[in-house]
Amino acid sequence: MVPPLALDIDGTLTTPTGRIDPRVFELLPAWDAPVVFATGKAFPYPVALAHFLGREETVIAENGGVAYADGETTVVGDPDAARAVVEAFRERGGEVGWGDGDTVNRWRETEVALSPDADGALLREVAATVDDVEVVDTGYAYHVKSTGVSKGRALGVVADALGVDPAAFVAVGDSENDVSTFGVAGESYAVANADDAASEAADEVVEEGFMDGTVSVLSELRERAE
Ligand SMILES: O=C(O)COP(=O)(O)O
Ligand SMILES: [Mg+2]
Repeated sequence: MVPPLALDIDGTLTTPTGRIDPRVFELLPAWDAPVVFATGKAFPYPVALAHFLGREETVIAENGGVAYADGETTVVGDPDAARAVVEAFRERGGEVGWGDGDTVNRWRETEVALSPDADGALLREVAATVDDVEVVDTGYAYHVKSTGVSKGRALGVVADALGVDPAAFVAVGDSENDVSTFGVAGESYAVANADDAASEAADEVVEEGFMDGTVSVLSELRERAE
């Protein structure tokens, strides 16, 4: 039997240019165990991915702020504190950086995400003045979020809802927002493009980057199950 998976999206299921790698559509629909998409992106993104893969919608969004499994949505974190930080950052001349419309934050319920081009030093300075708020840099965005919120904690909630031991999961990821997932899953892999935090936290850093790395992990897990 193949193990359940906790998969990060950006940097893990994507190409270096940020597209979903087409091999996701070959490998994941047939994966014969739960697959949890665990992302920093807002709730609709992983739901849409699961939906169009024909898989059950078992997802973790907003770095753990939102979790969904078995028809149940769990929302944790204090969006007001994050929004206050971003407001103060703006007052000091900072820019969120997504341009008009800002679909990145439109459906975000528990945190605020800023463009990787935003002034990270100023953002951290402002966030340091507010209790229980932290800035997480995934390489794809700066996330201003409650400190207690994490993908790992949400994986515990989702695993419970699925009736699966969290330690049965194999996790694959690429950045500091995956460190907590690696701590909860029984086995963890960082792809070659991972940042230092993810690489250090993972049981293993795979040789290949992005979806090439994830494909090699999935192939090994399948071979092991045969
Ligand atoms: O939204 C981000 O910043 C990164 O998303 P990810 O957690 O799927 O890599
Ligand atoms: Mg990622």
